[in-house]
Amino acid sequence: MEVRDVWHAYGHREVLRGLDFDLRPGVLAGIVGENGAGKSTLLKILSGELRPQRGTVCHGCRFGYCPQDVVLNDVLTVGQHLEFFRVARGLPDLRHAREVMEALRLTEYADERAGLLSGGTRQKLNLTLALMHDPQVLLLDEPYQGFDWDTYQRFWDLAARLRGAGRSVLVVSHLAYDAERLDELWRLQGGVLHPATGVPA
Ligand SMILES: Nc1ncnc2c1ncn2[C@@H]1O[C@H](COP(=O)(O)OP(=O)(O)OP(=O)(O)O)[C@@H](O)[C@H]1O
Repeated sequence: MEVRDVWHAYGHREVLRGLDFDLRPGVLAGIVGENGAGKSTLLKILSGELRPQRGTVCHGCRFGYCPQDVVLNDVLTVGQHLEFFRVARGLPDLRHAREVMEALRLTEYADERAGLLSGGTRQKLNLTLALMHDPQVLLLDEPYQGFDWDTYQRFWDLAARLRGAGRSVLVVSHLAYDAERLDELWRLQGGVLHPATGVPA
């Protein structure tokens, strides 16, 4: 993924100011920044949900986007969500989704309605839906919000496994306690990215 000279403003509020970024295959990268720094705006632009006012984003491959806000239908079960997205994505089966569910310990909730799940379990489903088509580039906005410690560790194990399989993983968060797990860490500040170290934003 190649991001060049991306600018974006909401009215007079300039959020991104000529941002450049490369995400190479097999790299686990993190972007941190204070609340309101523009992290979600950047991910929306990278995923194509938002068009930048200037600049380009090139990714000639399949990507998965896990947005910060969980978008689920409360009356559908976990299994029904998977089937809905399987058909929408034209996947022959749920093989990869099952691997992700197993890794995150979501399998036992297959028959639960999304509206009855805890916040962390809803986030596991959100993440599974973003990863179920085995994307080459993963764009994850605060992917571990609501996770307990064990699930948090499992998330990082999964991210490392995907990186090992040659996937590019971008994790965006206001926390960067786990810098040692990342190949690259960037801080979004003043609308551009700066190399960062593992301290809280
Ligand atoms: N749709 C919008 N209309 C107007 N302003 C917006 C909109 N979306 C975001 N903003 C503003 O743009 C700035 C960046 O927001 P963004 O959500 O990208 O930041 P963030 O780094 O993801 O924050 P957080 O860590 O709180 O999620 C903030 O000042 C926010 O209020």
